Amino acid sequence: MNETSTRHSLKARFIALEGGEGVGKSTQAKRLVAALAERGIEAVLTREPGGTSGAEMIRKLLLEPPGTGWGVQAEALLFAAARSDHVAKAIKPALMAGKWVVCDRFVLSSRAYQGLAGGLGDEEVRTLHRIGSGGLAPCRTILLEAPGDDVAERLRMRDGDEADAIGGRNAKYHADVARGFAGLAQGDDSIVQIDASGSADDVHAAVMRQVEPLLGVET
Ligand SMILES: Nc1ncnc2c1ncn2[C@@H]1O[C@H](COP(=O)(O)OP(=O)(O)OP(=O)(O)O)[C@@H](O)[C@H]1O
Ligand SMILES: Cc1cn([C@H]2C[C@H](O)[C@@H](COP(=O)(O)O)O2)c(=O)[nH]c1=O
Repeated sequence: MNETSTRHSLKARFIALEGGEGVGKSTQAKRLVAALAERGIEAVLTREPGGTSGAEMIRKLLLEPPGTGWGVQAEALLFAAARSDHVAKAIKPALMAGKWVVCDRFVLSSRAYQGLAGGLGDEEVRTLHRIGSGGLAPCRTILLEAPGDDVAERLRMRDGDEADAIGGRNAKYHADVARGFAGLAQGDDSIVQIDASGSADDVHAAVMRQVEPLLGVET
């Protein structure tokens, strides 16, 4: 099964919110689900790593790793394992039931963090995704982008000095992640880039401009 053939053809839609740390993904994912509910569309809000009890356990292993932490291969395998469980037990069943799924991060995060910034390689990450999750692809990936300084201030307000094992990596790693996301968006028309430096209301309006064409349209 290739990635195109695994794009579901029912009215249900699978939308991923992506981007670097603190760019506003969770805020916008919640607002999107609420906006869909106002239009009478039931959407499941979920996140990665996580979304099932097993994947949430793997999330803890990844973000609070034991000892000296994981190498990039083990890290990528753990993300792929969490995603495999999440896709099989939560995302696919919801889509099959005709619900929309709004996911806070999906495979584009693995491609940017482990594949590009981590140096594992994009093809390797895509292969893990094919093995783990049949290459399931969102029908739209919304990539939120904002300057590092704006985001650092938001994160300081939200988390103070606290950061998890991946969020706490150095500035170069996170700059590579941001460059990685931007590069992956080029030439992939399922990914839309949105400037997330404005107010949450402005960003939500930009998200809805991308989602509205999907309402009621069958592919
Ligand atoms: N457009 C915005 N302008 C200013 N602050 C914002 C905006 N969007 C979100 N925030 C605030 O910035 C912080 C980070 O937002 P949020 O948690 O939605 O980001 P995230 O991308 O999901 O973060 P993470 O990568 O850590 O999961 C929160 O305190 C949130 O209230
Ligand atoms: C799905 C996914 C996530 N990550 C990283 C990105 C963040 O540092 C954490 C998740 O924390 P958040 O507060 O929920 O954003 O995990 C990654 O490196 N690779 C992935 O595939």
